[in-house]
Amino acid sequence: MGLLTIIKKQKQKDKEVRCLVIGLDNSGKSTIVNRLLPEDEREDKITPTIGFQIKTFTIDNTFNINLWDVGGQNSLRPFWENYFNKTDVLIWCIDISLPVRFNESFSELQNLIVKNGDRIGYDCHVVVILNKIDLLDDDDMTNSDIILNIEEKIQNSFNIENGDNMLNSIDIINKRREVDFIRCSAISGEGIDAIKEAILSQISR
Ligand SMILES: Nc1nc2c(ncn2[C@@H]2O[C@H](COP(=O)(O)OP(=O)(O)OP(=O)(O)O)[C@@H](O)[C@H]2O)c(=O)[nH]1
Ligand SMILES: [Mg+2]
Repeated sequence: MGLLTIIKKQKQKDKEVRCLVIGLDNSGKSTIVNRLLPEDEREDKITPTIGFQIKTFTIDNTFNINLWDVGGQNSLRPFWENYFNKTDVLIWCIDISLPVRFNESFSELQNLIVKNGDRIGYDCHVVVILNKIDLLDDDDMTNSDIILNIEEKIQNSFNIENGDNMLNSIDIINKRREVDFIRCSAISGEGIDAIKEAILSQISR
């Protein structure tokens, strides 16, 4: 049994999953986290996150999901690094209704991939949330093109094999390429169950 398998098995036994929720400011991270909590634990008002907050919810009465929600304002981004340790799932949040900020989001994500290339997608699974889907018009083909473009662009950035981060197992390289995309509205609740499933599937991989 490989080391990774042993670590995964231990996590299943511990029933603890650590998720790091990051992405640009105002993309809706805290609103998503709030929506993932049981109704009686939700806050009525979400304000911009200064620093970070940790929230926990349970799936299937079995798994404790710890969500590390870190503020996305420019001045806070250098600190994202500090929260990576022991992260099982990286949840990257994008405001899909705001194309003017897509490039900023890509470049921040690229920075993370470069700095943590030997971890992200390796022992840390990636879920990309395309949030605020409620603000897009369903019938508009341009919107579905925008979404497909984003998904393709992000997926491609994970497929690039950087010489420094080259891994020698085909199995591991394949794992690097698995990125889940979830279209979500933290306001309407669409996609929230899909986020829970994606988190859960991480520990059974
Ligand atoms: N329409 C719509 N608005 C949303 C959605 N998710 C969040 N918002 C709004 O977007 C704004 C920012 O949400 P936050 O959850 O504070 O964003 P954040 O990413 O945590 O921001 P920082 O903590 O500053 O990094 C708030 O006004 C939310 O109500 C969504 O799915 N749809
Ligand atoms: Mg926040």
